[in-house]
Amino acid sequence: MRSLLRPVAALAVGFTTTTYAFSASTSFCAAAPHVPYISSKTAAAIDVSLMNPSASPAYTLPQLMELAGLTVSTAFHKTYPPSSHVLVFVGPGNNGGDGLVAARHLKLWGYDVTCVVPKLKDAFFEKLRKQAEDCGCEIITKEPREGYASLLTPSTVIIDSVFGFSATGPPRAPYNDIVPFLHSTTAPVMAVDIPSGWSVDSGDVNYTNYAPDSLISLTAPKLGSKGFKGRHWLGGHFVPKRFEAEFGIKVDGVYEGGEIVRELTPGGEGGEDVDGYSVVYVTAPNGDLAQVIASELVKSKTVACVNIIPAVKSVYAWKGNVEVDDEVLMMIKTRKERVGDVEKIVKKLHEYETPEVLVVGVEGGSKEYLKWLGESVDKRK
Ligand SMILES: NC(=O)C1=CN([C@@H]2O[C@H](COP(=O)(O)OP(=O)(O)OC[C@H]3O[C@@H](n4cnc5c(N)ncnc54)[C@H](O)[C@@H]3O)[C@@H](O)[C@H]2O)[C@@H](O)CC1
Ligand SMILES: [K+]
Repeated sequence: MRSLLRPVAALAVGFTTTTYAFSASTSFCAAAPHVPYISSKTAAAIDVSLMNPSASPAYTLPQLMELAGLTVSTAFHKTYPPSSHVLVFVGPGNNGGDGLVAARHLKLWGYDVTCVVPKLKDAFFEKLRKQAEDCGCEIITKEPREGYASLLTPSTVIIDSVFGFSATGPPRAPYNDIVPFLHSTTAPVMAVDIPSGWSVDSGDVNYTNYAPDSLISLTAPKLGSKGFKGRHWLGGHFVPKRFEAEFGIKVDGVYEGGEIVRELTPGGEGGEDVDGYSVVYVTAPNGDLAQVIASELVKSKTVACVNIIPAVKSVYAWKGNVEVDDEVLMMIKTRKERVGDVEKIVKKLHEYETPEVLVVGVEGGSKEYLKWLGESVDKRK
């Protein structure tokens, strides 16, 4: 049988992960850059530099907030369907301003939007509120008699734009009602820059157990979000590349193909990233042999699962002829780091001299499935 001599096909479609790997959801073409986390002090210094009137880019506050708010709404749109009701909690600083801008964009994209705006800093913020209202966002200025929970519908997703990188200490009124509500609600939350109530530098040190469903980090992820387990987006395409050298952040190569956000850790608990998983295709001459190989792979915890697809017909070129074989196809799911071990076991048990081993990267998957996949495969020793 000529397939005995079929050359090994070992093509890795994904790319090597770096210290901090991105989701491959946008592209498999470029190597994933490492994205460092920054302190609240660095975040504040970046803010000052972005708006320094005597040095480029010399953004004005309204310009920067528009960019940040559009970034927030883009991350939201990539995470939640337009059928969602969006409930935005607006804080007293620029984090709140980002929320108001995002509310306007989301309304324009067809979301049903309610903003809770207990306080406004100045005329500029008042203008942001009015723009959101004029677009059709509902504005609420104080807690309803029945509590904030009465604003929730089955489709509500909350945007937490209460506190950003400048907040310190326990929340003061009127946010001392809002922040505990955020910490206790079961509705999904997207946090802007940092979950409100977390330390910007150290995370959930107050044991609030507040775990938003998703996070959009602006310019660079903050140190406190290192342990964040939900979907984590980064947005800061508007930051000049020279800031990489000045502040140790990463901008170049992060935003590809017209995108203004990039997903960081799409995995579930443990921060597993999808770049860490592969699917391996192996053909076999019959189901019995495929089952022997599959059982060994699963039993040794080298892989999580093998689907054996019966009765595939393989048509391939061989020495100038078109060959046709009846085979079965194994679809093997494992950690990327175990692909070499998969190949060893396949070669040990296979009848073919050079069996097909074709590796493709995993582009995405449900949080729960990826978690199970990670738990079912031993890490490489
Ligand atoms: N890094 C950057 O360059 C950018 C930052 N942006 C946003 O700006 C945010 C930072 O904005 P701000 O510096 O205005 O800071 P915050 O949005 O964190 O808000 C600070 C405000 O909260 C009040 N506050 C602080 N602690 C409080 C407490 N415990 N209880 C009640 N009130 C409290 C302060 O008096 C101040 O009015 C970021 O998190 C991000 O969302 C973006 O708009 C644009 C880019
Ligand atoms: K926040």
